[in-house]
Amino acid sequence: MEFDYEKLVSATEGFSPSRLIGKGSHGYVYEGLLHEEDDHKRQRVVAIKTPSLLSSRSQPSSVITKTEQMKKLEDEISVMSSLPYNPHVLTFLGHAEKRLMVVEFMPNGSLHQLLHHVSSTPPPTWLKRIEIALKIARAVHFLHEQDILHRDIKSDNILFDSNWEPKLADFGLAVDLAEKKVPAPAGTIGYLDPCYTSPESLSAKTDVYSYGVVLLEIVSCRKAIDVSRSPASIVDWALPLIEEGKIGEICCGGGGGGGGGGSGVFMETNLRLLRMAARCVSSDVESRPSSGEIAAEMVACLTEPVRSLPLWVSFFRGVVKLKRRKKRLSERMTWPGQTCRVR
Ligand SMILES: Nc1ncnc2c1ncn2[C@@H]1O[C@H](COP(=O)(O)OP(=O)(O)OP(=O)(O)O)[C@@H](O)[C@H]1O
Repeated sequence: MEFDYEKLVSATEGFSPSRLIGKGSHGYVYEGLLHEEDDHKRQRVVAIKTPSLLSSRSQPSSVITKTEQMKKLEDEISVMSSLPYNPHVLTFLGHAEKRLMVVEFMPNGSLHQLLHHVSSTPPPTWLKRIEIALKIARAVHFLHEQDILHRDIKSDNILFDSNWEPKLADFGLAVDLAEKKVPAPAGTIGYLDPCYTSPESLSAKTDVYSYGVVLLEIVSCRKAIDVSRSPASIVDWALPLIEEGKIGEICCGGGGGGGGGGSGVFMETNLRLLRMAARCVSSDVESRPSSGEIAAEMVACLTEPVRSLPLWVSFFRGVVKLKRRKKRLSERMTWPGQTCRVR
């Protein structure tokens, strides 16, 4: 959808600092209030991305930087607008003259903030973490099916919507393989595949590496790079521990999730998650799994804790399910003025 440029400017109160959400390497993101097309009384909160040079508080930039910033946003708009809707990918809403990009507003911050205690929210439970890992794996698989490589998968770029649904965001470095352009290697240190050393070495497995780092982050709550520890890299730290089977030393507790990471019903699951992460970050690029394989394994990981529950818990779940079925059936068999009891 094409938006009127001036409308977007006024939606951010002229790029007011009070509307600024955050600054990226090639632009600023603002919270905007837009009137609905069909009902002007209703307003919708959106996120509006601008090259930093367009905003009132921008630093003076060189001509090359300005051009580069505009080009990056244009490329991001081009990739995002070509994507069909996917529930695990940030929704693109439109643009104004390819200079402003409008996307859905994500009010609950990033996975990075959630895992590394930047926000006041407690760390997610184990089930929630596996769910996040599955949804992001599905997002990556979806992109790869569309011949799009993200190139900047990291916990900072996984944002939560108002229902705490995680979505993959920031397509500033994304590449459309159909365009047959091979850009210079780029990404974020700590997540960047060490085998991605030349434009030609870019492949879907480059994203798989970054996803593996995020998976390690999800399981351990450790940052991708933590200079206060040795080794600083999460990959260098975790790989030997996974090889030695010391999963308890990697997993960090999942508040309210039913047991710590290295023990209880989640032990088997976490071992699977870590083995998958180790395959993703393997230095043997060919042996890394595809994004489809990762998504399938995450589904298996999500059902694993339920399968390994003790017998009495399964019996109890069965009784609860039966009661729910009975209730649904009795509701279906009840019409106004007529009651039918199901025993
Ligand atoms: N749709 C959104 N809703 C809410 N906040 C957002 C949205 N998109 C981005 N942000 C926030 O705005 C800030 C800047 O985001 P942006 O994607 O431009 O850059 P980045 O990911 O921080 O950095 P870089 O582009 O250098 O990787 C980040 O803090 C991000 O969490």
